[in-house]
Amino acid sequence: MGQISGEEIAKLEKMQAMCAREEKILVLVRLRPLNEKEVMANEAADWECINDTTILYRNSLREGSLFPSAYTFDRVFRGDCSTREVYEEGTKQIALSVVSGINSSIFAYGQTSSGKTHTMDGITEQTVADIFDYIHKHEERAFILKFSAIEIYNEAIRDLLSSDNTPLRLRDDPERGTIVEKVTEETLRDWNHFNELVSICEAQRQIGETSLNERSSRSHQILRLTVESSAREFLGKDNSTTLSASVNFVDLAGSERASQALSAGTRLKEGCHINRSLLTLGTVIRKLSKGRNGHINYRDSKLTRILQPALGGNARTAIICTLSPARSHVEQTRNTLLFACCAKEVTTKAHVNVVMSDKALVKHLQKELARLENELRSPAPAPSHCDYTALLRKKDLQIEKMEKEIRVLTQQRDLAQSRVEDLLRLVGDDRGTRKPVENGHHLSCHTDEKWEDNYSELDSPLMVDSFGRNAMMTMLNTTYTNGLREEDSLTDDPSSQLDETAATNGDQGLDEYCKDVRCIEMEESMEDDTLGSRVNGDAMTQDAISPELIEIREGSHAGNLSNYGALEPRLNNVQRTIDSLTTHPDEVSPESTASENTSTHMIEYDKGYSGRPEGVRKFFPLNYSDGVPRLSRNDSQSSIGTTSIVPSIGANGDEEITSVQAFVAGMKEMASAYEKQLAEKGSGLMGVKDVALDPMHEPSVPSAGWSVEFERLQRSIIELWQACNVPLIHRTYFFLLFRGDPTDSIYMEVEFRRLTFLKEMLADGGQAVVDGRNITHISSLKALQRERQKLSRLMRRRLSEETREKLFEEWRIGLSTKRRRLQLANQLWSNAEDINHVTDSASIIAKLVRFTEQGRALKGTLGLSFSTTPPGRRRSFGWKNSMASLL
Ligand SMILES: Nc1ncnc2c1ncn2[C@@H]1O[C@H](COP(=O)(O)OP(=O)(O)OP(=O)(O)O)[C@@H](O)[C@H]1O
Repeated sequence: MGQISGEEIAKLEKMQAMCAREEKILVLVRLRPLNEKEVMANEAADWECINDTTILYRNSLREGSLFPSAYTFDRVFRGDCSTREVYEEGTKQIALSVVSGINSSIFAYGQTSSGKTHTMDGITEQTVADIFDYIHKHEERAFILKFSAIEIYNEAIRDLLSSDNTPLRLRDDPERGTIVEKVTEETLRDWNHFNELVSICEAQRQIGETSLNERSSRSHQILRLTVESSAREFLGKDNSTTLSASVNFVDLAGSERASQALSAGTRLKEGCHINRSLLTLGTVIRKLSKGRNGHINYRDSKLTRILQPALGGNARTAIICTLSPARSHVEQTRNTLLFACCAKEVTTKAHVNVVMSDKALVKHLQKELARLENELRSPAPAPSHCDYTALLRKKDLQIEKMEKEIRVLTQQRDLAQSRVEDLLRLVGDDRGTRKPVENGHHLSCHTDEKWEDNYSELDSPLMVDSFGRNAMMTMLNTTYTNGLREEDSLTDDPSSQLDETAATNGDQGLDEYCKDVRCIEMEESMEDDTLGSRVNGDAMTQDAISPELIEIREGSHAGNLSNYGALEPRLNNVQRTIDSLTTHPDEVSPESTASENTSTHMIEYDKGYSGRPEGVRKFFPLNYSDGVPRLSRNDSQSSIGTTSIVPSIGANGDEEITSVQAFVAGMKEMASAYEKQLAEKGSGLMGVKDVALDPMHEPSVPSAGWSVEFERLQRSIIELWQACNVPLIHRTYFFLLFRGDPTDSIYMEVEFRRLTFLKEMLADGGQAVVDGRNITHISSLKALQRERQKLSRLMRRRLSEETREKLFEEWRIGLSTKRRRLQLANQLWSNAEDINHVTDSASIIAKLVRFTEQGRALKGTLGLSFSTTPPGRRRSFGWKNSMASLL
């Protein structure tokens, strides 16, 4: 049992005087040793505490440098450190603040079996022992200790000190904040009494067996000790005051993904709720780590409601993140560290909680009243001449500052205006200076000579980008020259003019223009939440369009945006024009017909469009009439589950190639389902498996870290495609469409999770049901082989002999060998580790299926951008219905 030294008591008493001091949450990391199971499985320990504050991932070479390998915290504890050390060197100071009237909270966060309960049991015991010791040494004060214990299990609160299982309710008290109604509060008599109560809690807590922990705590447990103390000499007197504060000991349930630790049924249901609470906890911590701006969603879970003061309020807080060193848990360990990193940035503002007796309070108020009355009777003296001078100087400075700001803003506005004007002029000029297409190839600004002749449509991201941007410019231009039909405002071959524009201005110039346009779009999208519910108008009139453009031209984005509803069908037409024009007349493919059909189809859906998920901008919305995106029978083939598992090419050749439109619609469908599920979150409808996977990841981070995260995700996805035998066309579309734009983050994550789940399902001879079909590893492999055969047939039809031979040479296929096309098809996407190989494979398949930049353009215009969705709402990807059927 720990003894408190005189010095520590002095420190604690000093803290008593501390008033509302801001401090960061203390973040500790505890690495446990490999457990028996892990040792038996010959697991490597990949994490090491290299000093008192840094933990290092020792295996970073294996994964390249995509992840940070060293993480620094207030304190890290090696596997051989005892809980006593964690307490003494970590949490003690914070936990014992409670005796000085300061609230405190100690959390344990980590995946199942990482040592949360092991740690919290010890910390709780030692804190309470030290509190008893403190009381013993401070006889001049009278103490009352009250103990309560609850668990949150499947989002229901249970009293652990009562045999009654009726869930407890939360109530908002104007003075005390959120309180648990009718919770049992035992007044502690002594140490033995405390031990007795803890044993009752242990016996009552929900324990279950998971694959990783035989005695896994399936609930969040909060033990609360309230310490009240008053100076004995004032007891019962008018001026007596009481210090009152609580310390929370929070043993969270495992933060792992449900599929990793649980199997089915009860455990799975638990997983959903556990993770839902943790999801909110993660979101709250992440938001708080970025400052206190905006709404913090404490109320989204019972856990965060109860712990609100500990998370950025009136409390001192320490979080112990527990880790397993085993290689097999590396992903979860990283997630825990990510949580810890965010938690490091969160500040709380604890103050001493003084409770006055009623009499003392009345006296205090009377005094205050007298002071105020006094002030009123004799107002402060008028400012002297000297004060006026100082005041004037201050105002002058303010005016000067504001004038400066006005100058800067005016400059910015002029710049934006001239850019938009340039942009409009450029597009206008280009209409007159277009060049014909040569040999069906566009003049592109890509640099890879190898592909110059044959693959100009798709191989260079630069090219794809410039098209996308130009498409946007075209739309803008079309809108501006509203007297013309879109077809009139474009030429026979917009791609050549667009590419020329890119070449003339350089990519950077375009970047600048597009940034402006995108910025305008984003702001409008954010400001106009009711966009989706607008009625779609007919062809726009001059009056309807001009004000919008005048706003854009003037750099003003805050105006009336009601014209966007009417813009949608017009943009729809523009897209059709782009689609038809980007396909060379000689190259009219079955897909291009399909593409037109799809476009028409989408216009039909447009009519039924009844709204959009909040903050989502889209030009071609799908039907959300019942909240679930519906696609036609044909389109449903493109739904992600089907597209990725079922071969994309039918027996008759290329007729059944999944069109890029269908693919995009599928992505959209899935993201919409995800949005819907988020919307339902509040009503508790979380019929999903991994509800809170990695709650600390933020898919929407368009920050500097995104490019690194994108590369990591892309790499993982490519590996998963390989592991799950995902059709090559699906891989190709995805690879070419999602190139690292911040708005891609949600799709990258959805794809990653979908595949991770699928991989788990298919492992060890398992099967997955996707859109009603049973998929096994073998069946997907066979389908993949059939797809390769079809691709090899397409090579004969769609590539000239010269091109084929060039490819055989490049892919080292002997020109005299047999079945060369099949050899090449078999090589495509066969090496997930070589990004050049992946890029080349995607280029060839794109050529075969005639994927052109239209796909890229579609991505933007079909509303695949979820970029304006608030980050906090982006979590917890829920499987679409077909995936739920796997559970
Ligand atoms: N630092 C440690 N040193 C030795 N053993 C440990 C350590 N941490 C945990 N263990 C042991 O590992 C096992 C699992 O630990 P514990 O139950 O505390 O994990 P947990 O994180 O609470 O898991 P769950 O979330 O499933 O409840 C226990 O047998 C515990 O004694």
